[in-house]
Amino acid sequence: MSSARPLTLALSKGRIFEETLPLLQAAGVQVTESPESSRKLILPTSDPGLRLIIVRATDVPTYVQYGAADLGIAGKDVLFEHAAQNPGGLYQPVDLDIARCKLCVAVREGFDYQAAVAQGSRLRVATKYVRATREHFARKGVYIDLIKLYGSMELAPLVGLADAIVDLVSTGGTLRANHLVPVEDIVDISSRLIVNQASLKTRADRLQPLIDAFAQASAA
Ligand SMILES: Nc1ncnc2c1ncn2[C@@H]1O[C@H](COP(=O)(O)OP(=O)(O)OP(=O)(O)O)[C@@H](O)[C@H]1O
Ligand SMILES: O=P(O)(O)OC[C@H]1O[C@H](OP(=O)(O)OP(=O)(O)O)[C@H](O)[C@@H]1O
Repeated sequence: MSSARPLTLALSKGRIFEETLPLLQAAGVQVTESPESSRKLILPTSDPGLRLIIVRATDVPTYVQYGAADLGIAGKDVLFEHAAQNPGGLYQPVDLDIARCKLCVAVREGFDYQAAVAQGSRLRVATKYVRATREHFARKGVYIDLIKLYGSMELAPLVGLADAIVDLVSTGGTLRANHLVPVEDIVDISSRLIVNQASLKTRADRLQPLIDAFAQASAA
């Protein structure tokens, strides 16, 4: 690849894009177009040596792992699930402390989760976080039937698909709106900068200052 190619940063639109803008700004980089209004998937920045690509949150590690992006920003939830299929592929130099939330177990109001666990009942758990869920319940010694979903997990206990869900919780508003309650915290989540290993070796002169700028901006 030509060294004239701009560095490529993979982001998902929505909260990660919005929360990354101030970090880029602190690093002296302006982004003038929004992926929501422009619908563009490749966005220029004020730095001709840096462009953004807009991909699904769960696809960010894949773009970085294969070198289609030199770096990216992804939640620990996404990185943990990605690593289950692709161990050891990504360098994670900076916890940016953005998009903070928790991975939690939640159940319908009135469902006695502690009693179900104490009785040794086999639980049906719906989630898109397969690895984190399996590891959590294995640690607790609780047998589960895991039902893989791709979104709207909150619905599953309401319509009898599952006894419990494992999902991200921030304000708790989504759980409350659906008459669910959190019963266990699994892990704190925030987003990390991830870097392609080969890019780090071959493009360190361009990449390292950007990594340092992200580290500085997130620590400020
Ligand atoms: N309510 C929330 N508050 C704070 N951070 C969150 C919240 N929900 C998710 N996140 C974090 O932001 C990341 C991106 O979430 P986002 O909702 O943009 O994508 P997604 O819908 O989970 O992913 P995909 O589009 O691939 O299905 C998540 O991986 C998680 O780390
Ligand atoms: O505790 P809260 O503040 O209500 O946040 C929790 C919600 O946030 C996330 O969904 P998001 O808003 O990203 O929607 P989506 O993942 O379904 O697109 C997550 O999947 C929860 O549904």
